[in-house]
Amino acid sequence: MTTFRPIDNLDPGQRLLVRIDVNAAVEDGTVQDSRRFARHAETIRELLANDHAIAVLAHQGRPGEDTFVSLAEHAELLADHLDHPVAFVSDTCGEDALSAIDDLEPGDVLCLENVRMRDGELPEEEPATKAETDLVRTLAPEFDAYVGDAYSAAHRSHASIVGFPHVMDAYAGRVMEQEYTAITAIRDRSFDGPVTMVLGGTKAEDAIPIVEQLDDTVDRFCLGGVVGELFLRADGYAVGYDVADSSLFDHQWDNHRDDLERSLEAYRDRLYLPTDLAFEDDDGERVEVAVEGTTKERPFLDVGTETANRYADIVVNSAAVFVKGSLGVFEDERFADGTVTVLAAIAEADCFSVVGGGDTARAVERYDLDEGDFSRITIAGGAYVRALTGDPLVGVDELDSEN
Ligand SMILES: Nc1ncnc2c1ncn2[C@@H]1O[C@H](COP(=O)(O)OP(=O)(O)OP(=O)(O)O)[C@@H](O)[C@H]1O
Ligand SMILES: O=C(O)[C@H](O)COP(=O)(O)O
Repeated sequence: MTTFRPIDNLDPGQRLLVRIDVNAAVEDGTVQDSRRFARHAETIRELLANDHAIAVLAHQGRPGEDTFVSLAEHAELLADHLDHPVAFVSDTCGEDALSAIDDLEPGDVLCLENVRMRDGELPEEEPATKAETDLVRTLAPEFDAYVGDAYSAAHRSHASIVGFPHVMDAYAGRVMEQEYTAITAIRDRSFDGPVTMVLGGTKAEDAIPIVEQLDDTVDRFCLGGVVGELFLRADGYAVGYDVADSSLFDHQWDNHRDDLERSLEAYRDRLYLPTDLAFEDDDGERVEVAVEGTTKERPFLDVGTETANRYADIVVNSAAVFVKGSLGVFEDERFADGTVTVLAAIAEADCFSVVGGGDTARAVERYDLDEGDFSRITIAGGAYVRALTGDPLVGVDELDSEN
């Protein structure tokens, strides 16, 4: 059990470096708002009420990806949620950043540039090594304390997550505390009835360990999204192939084929695969087809109605339901049916429910579902999975005051 030092222990008026996670979807070049901004704004609001001067550190995307962009728009979104100005400097630890940090007064919030644009943040290394990076050596002396609020990035042994708390007075923000407490409670809980996991999204590397390591906890896995298609491919169906400019499937198949086939073989009785899928026809309409009738040339964007209804029946008859990843491309209304049908069934059901994944959690507000109808909407994706499967989170361990 981790013992955090809470932000209540901070004397007022400190200069704080606050690590948050507002890693966001970027659609048509625009950074999308999400629950992550709202939740971290709560931590920052509380810190502002105690007259601290705050520099915010965060990342967006990964080098080489389209979503690897500046945090300028994130600063604006954060300001909207805070209803308080958030200055932005397009530098992380160079002269411009240091000058802006120097100017910080109590009650100011400054957002530094995407920390992954800075050498030393990546790759994953030991905390002591990350503490030796220029990033940490330059910024740490500028602040009285570090506040770790980025639970959803706490599985990454990056400088901004583990390097600073290794050498600074470190506290856990409210999001860190709440997410840790909720997810630990989920993992340790037992249920009086069947437990179901709705497992979709794009990442086989997340899904496979869940199926294998939660086999004592989860009775039924309802698979969809890219993950569901890869399991269908492992089962011999003509789906789960890259088509046109897609690059979601083949490299994952090459890297995880053995694991997918092994999981399917070992857990077939608890794995529920789509029986129908939806695609976009030449007129831009949604069309559904049974998985037996598919061809490799077709990109699928959602599970079909038969599958969605079958999964909805399963969740309604569950004592607990965990969701990780969406069943389709819910960002496009034509392909949101699978995800929304199942989320709506969970919302109505009398069960303990957790919806996770930074992207997937956005479907709840986007389709006007009521957050209060779920036990917990977590803003974590990979960290949620790792915590559920019992893996330690390095960023949490570094904040443990007993370490
Ligand atoms: N068939 C599909 N083809 C392409 N993309 C899909 C498909 N099904 C689902 N997706 C995409 O999967 C995304 C959600 O899955 P992702 O793996 O990012 O999981 P997450 O758990 O929400 O987030 P994260 O782990 O990044 O916090 C959605 O944005 C959706 O568009
Ligand atoms: O969005 C997330 O899940 C976290 O910010 C981690 O992002 P990463 O997978 O790019 O490290």
